[in-house]
Amino acid sequence: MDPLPTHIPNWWDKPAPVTIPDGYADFVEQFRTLQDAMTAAAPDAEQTRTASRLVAELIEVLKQSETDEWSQLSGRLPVPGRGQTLIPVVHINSETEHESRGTVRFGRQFLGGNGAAHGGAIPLMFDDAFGRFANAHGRAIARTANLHIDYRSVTPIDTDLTVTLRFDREEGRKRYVTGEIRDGDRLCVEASGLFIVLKPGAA
Ligand SMILES: CCCCCCCC(=O)SCCNC(=O)CCNC(=O)[C@H](O)C(C)(C)COP(=O)(O)OP(=O)(O)OC[C@H]1O[C@@H](n2cnc3c(N)ncnc32)[C@H](O)[C@@H]1OP(=O)(O)O
Repeated sequence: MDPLPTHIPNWWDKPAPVTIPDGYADFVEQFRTLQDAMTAAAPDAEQTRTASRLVAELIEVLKQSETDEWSQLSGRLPVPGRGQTLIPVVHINSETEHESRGTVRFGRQFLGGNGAAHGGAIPLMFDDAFGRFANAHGRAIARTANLHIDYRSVTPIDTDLTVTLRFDREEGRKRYVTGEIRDGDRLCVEASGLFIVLKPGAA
């Protein structure tokens, strides 16, 4: 079981919703599985019609509870992945103020080609993981100013990979973070990011 993050930052200090309906976290997992299944499928005409009808029904059900940003559940749950179904989920195994270690598995939906994760999915993962970490441990809210990615070797999908994030240093309002993804000992990605603490009143 993953430890829950110590602090879920919310821009503008709005509180995260605390009431999570029974089964919602399972639904989020199902939704991710749906995206993987969609990517992996080559349905015939009848299967396409059936799937399309079921998705249309699903959209209708979800639209019944459409709400504003501050009341939605997606992206705001205190669980790995925050209930955000677009972003690869980083499971944290250990974390201090200075270093965070965990794992990530890029599902089939993140396929770029020939078994490798899409080059855009990797910065998406780092922006979210760095963003959470740079704002954790009671630190004031900061936004991503820049993000640099070096693709050192192919990042495979459907493989448990290790992720390390480091809080390198803080200079005034500037926070510097670095990170990497490894497949076993093999270095796949190196990343660095600059986060800037927001000026008072800035959004
Ligand atoms: C719960 C998990 C949530 C995960 C969320 C993930 C995080 C995100 O994705 S945030 C969304 C993406 N980021 C954004 O939309 C940010 C858009 N940009 C901005 O809002 C602003 O440009 C912002 C806040 C980054 C900086 O603006 P501002 O506060 O006015 O900074 P400013 O006063 O000009 O500069 C401060 C310092 O940073 C430096 N700086 C600013 N931007 C950059 C940059 N892109 N690159 C390098 N240095 C920069 C400046 O040179 C200055 O340095 P110094 O103090 O040495 O002179």
